[in-house]
Amino acid sequence: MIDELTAIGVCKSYRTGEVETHALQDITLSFRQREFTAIVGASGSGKSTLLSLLGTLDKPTAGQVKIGGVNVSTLKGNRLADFRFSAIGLVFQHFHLLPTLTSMENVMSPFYGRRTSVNYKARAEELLIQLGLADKARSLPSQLSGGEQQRVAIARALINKPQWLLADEPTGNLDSRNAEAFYELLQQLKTELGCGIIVVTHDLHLAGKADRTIELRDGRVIQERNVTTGGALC
Ligand SMILES: Nc1ncnc2c1ncn2[C@@H]1O[C@H](COP(=O)(O)OP(=O)(O)OP(=O)(O)O)[C@@H](O)[C@H]1O
Repeated sequence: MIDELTAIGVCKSYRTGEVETHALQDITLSFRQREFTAIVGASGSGKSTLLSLLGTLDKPTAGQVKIGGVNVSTLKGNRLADFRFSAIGLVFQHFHLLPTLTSMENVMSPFYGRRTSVNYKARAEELLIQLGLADKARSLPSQLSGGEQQRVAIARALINKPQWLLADEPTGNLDSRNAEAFYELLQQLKTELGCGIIVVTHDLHLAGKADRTIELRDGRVIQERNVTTGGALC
């Protein structure tokens, strides 16, 4: 069970020519299953950088990201890809659906090229039904609304039943009705699948629905608020 996600003393710096940017500085955080965390902060504060490290898409310059006790920075190549596939679902602001694949194919695509005994076609059908997209299974992304594309992206992220769902600005391209539907979906996923949800957002309404908010400024955690206890923790 990959039930704990932790960042321990995580730093991330980028070097562009002579300029070094310290995007994250000494971040220590722990995330739990069945918890919806929103990461907030001004533009450039390090939110997306943190999410990409937690999602194993990038490696810290210093410190560790551990998932279920595994230091994911030590994983490479196929082992890293397999670990990510088994543990993490990712949703991006622009969804990144493959334009020539139908909704059904996009949802199944993480399994393409993998040997598996999982009946992923049945699971994709189930997810599309669950997300209200049964009648859009054969549509291409260009034939879908923004909210529908987002739900396809979520179904794709959930196809392998990840313990962690990570989303970067998921409501950035949605109208208020679809954004509202998205909040409800997150609550449902948390309760029914028991996954931990971590969302980077500028959307204060979405952040207000989270169990916990973490605010970054200049690459550091400046405030952590747990809604269930109501307290500002640091
Ligand atoms: N690949 C990169 N190369 C160089 N600098 C980068 C790179 N990615 C991010 N940065 C810098 O790191 C800092 C943090 O960026 P990041 O994208 O994490 O911020 P953010 O809080 O997600 O911002 P936004 O809300 O605008 O998306 C910024 O100063 C940014 O310019």
